[in-house]
Parts: sequence; C-alpha cells; structure tokens
Amino acid sequence: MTPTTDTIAAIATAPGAGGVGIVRLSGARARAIAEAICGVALTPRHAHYARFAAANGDTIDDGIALWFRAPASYTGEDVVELQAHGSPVVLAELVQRCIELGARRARPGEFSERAFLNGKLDLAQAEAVADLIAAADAQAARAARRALEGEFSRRVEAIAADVLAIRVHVEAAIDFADEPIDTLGGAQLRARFDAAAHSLDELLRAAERGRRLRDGLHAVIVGPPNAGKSSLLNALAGSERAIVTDIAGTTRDLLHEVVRIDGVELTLVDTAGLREGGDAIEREGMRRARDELARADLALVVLDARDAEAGRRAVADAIAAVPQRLWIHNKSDLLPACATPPDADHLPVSARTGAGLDALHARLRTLAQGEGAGGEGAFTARARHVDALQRARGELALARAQLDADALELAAESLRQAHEALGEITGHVRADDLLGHIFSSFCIGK
Ligand SMILES: Nc1nc2c(ncn2[C@@H]2O[C@H](COP(=O)(O)OP(=O)(O)OP(=O)(O)O)[C@@H](O)[C@H]2O)c(=O)[nH]1
Ligand SMILES: [K+]
Ligand SMILES: [Mg+2]
Repeated sequence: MTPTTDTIAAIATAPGAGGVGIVRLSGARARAIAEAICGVALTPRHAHYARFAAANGDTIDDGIALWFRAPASYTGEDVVELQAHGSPVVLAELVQRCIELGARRARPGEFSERAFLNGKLDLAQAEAVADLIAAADAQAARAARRALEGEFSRRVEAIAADVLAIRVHVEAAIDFADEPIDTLGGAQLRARFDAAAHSLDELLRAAERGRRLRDGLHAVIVGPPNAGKSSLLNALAGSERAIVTDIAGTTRDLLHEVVRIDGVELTLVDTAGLREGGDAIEREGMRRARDELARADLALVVLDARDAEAGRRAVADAIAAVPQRLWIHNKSDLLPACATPPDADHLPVSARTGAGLDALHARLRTLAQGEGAGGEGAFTARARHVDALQRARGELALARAQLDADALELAAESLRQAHEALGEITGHVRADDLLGHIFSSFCIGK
C-alpha cells in the first residue's frame, strides 16, 4: 500500500448557502496549512475560534478550526475542519487558500478512500457511508448505519474464516493423499461445509434484501399487446404517464417510473407488448423489452383476463429467467365474475375501475421488502456484494462436490476462490479499478 502523503481539501457540507459550511483538509500538511490560515497553533480536538486569513492578510471569514491528530480521525491522517459561515463564496475562497498553501482539491470520495486505505473502514463500510448520505428515508438510513457499523462485514468475515478453516483442513488432507478422506475427519469436514453453505445462503438472502433497500426493486411490466400494461403503469403511478389506446402496439419505447411503497423504491418499466411480427419499430420495442427483462427482479405479467392462457404463452420465453413474477389478470371488469381464484401470485385487477389495486399494492410491498424479511437487522448491500456472495456460494458447492469425488486439490482451489470472492466484499482482496469505480460515485468532501 502506498502511503498517501499529499494533502487534500474540499468543502464537506452540501452545496448552497447554509448556517455553517465546513472545509475539510486531510494529509500530512493539513495542520500546517490550517495554522497558516488561522494564525494560531492548533491543539488536537480543541475548538479554536479563529480569523481565516487570505494571502494578503484580508479576512476571508471567522469561524472554528478543529484538528484531529492522526490516526484518530476519519481518514486516519491529520484532519482539520474549518467551520465558516455557510456561504459558497467564502467556502470556495477557503479551499482556494488551502490550495495556495499546498493542498490539492479532493476527488469525490477521496476522504473515505483514505479511510479505507488506512484501515479505518473496510470497503463495505465505506460504501455504507455513501449509502447513508444518499438514504431516501429513515428505514434506508438505519440499514446503511448497520452496514456502516460493520454488521454485514462481520458476517462476511465469519464465513470467510470458516471457509479458510475448511481449506486448511483440505490442504492438510492433501499431504496424506494415500489415506481416504473419511479417515481424515471427512464427516466432520462435510458438516463444516454444510454449516458454511447454510450461513452463506442466509447472508445471501439478507444481502439481496439489502440491495433492494438501496437500489429498489426493478419491476418490468410485460405482456401481450393491449392487455393493459400502460394502463396499469398509470394506475400504479397515479398519473397518465403512458399513452393508452385501443391500438395493439401502442407502446414501443421503455418508460420508467419510480414509485415508493412504504419506504421501498420500486422502478416500474412499461414495455412494448410481446407478439409475433409487428413493424420494425414495434420489433425494436420488443427487443428492448426483452433486454429490460434481463435486468428485472420482478416481472409484472399483465394478461387480458378473458384470454389469460394465450397471454401466458406469448410471454413464457421472455420471462423464463426473471427471478420473480406476478400475474395480473387485467380487465376483470369485463368478466361476469372473477374467473381466476385470487392467490398470492395471480391477482385479478381492473386498471380501468381500480378493482384489485389494493391487493396488488400489498403484494408489491411484500415483494419489494423481501419476502418474510422483517425489517429488523436489515443492512444495505450492493449488487457487487450479492454477486460476490453468489460466486462464493458457487465455489463452495463445487468444492463440496470435488471433496466427495476425492479431488482434494481441486476442492482446495475452489475454496481459495470462494475465500477470495468474500474478500472482495470487505476489500481484503481488491482490484484497484474496483476502488476507483466505488469511490468516484461518492460526493466530494466525503
Ligand atoms: N375494460 C377495461 N379496459 C382496459 C383495462 N385496462 C386497459 N384497458 C383498455 O385496453 C386497451 C389497451 O390498453 P393499454 O394500456 O394501451 O394496453 P397495453 O398493454 O399497454 O398495449 P400495448 O402498449 O399496445 O402493448 C385500452 O383501450 C384500454 O383503455 C381494464 O382494466 N378494463
Ligand atoms: K394499446
Ligand atoms: Mg402500452
């Protein structure tokens, strides 16, 4: 790890005017730069009232200077906060003065990146900082706090430790290759495998819920032409977002609409009706619909209740790979009585009269929050975490099969891969382009 010696500066408070604005400095020269601006010697963790001076001695502002001595700071380096009046002009001048005195402008997320590089936060925690800042409601904020406090990381590390222990056991067995594995504690080893796989499954479910808390649920509305997909989008969005006509093939482009259900974000996507044929524009629309389904957490399949079976056949291929689906039997107002028995995954609805929409809302709420989740103990997670956990789970299953086939060296290698995948989450194993990617999405000053 290369030590970061240059000193960075940025406005740490939100853009715009406010009561107080903070310029933050971090690095070896942070204290010297701040002392030059304030004209006083700083004591760690002491609030100094000071006059912030420009190069020509003019006063930029007056305010408070706070020095956090390394390593007891957010970044682990010397950090100084200059608290001034929350004027964008004043704060820009203060940063400029820091630059003149040898600091450079911080990149987005660079303070948190340094906190990570100096071991103050692991990667999942650093990501939770950004999630906390961006949290749209109290539930998401609580979940981000839990990730920030290390709840997620601790569970990842506990499993990584188990996987490592299993690997050590397997590696040891390789050295006694003449002995069958069962004489080398094979039964115990299998029990450990199963326990690790079980923990990993549980964590994967929790992480998937955490990802939804952060990213929301991506629900794609799909179905044959004229089933009422656009009408349903409008009904759920509560406004006439999409064009509705009785002409089959009305919708061509994708239409995204974000709705919130009890704090969970749901992105609804209206798509072109799926059918054979159609003109070039409609075919392009159908291609986009299929692409969008590849990213979907949930397919909201809209069928004309009067001919649900034909609709089902029309979409079967397209939705095959979507993890969850909900069948909406629309136009229930045109049926004499409800022909489809309402169960959790088949809902009679009328986008026109609004019948059945309450039940649909309730079902969407459950799905968006993660089935059987119970908000307790939830933490935010990201798609990259879920991906890494899935890879670890895959390698672990592979290793288990290799063990059963007495292919110990292969099993050891799969276990190594599983361990590495887990390490990517907390950043113990990392690629530098991943770091750049993660921290560049932060705001400046954090
Ligand atoms: N009676 C009745 N008509 C409906 C209902 N929902 C939609 N319709 C009508 O069905 C026709 C098609 O509705 P759209 O919402 O455009 O259907 P779509 O699935 O988006 O159609 P495409 O975009 O062409 O694939 C329109 O005339 C709607 O008014 C409903 O619940 N009951
Ligand atoms: K239509
Ligand atoms: Mg439509």
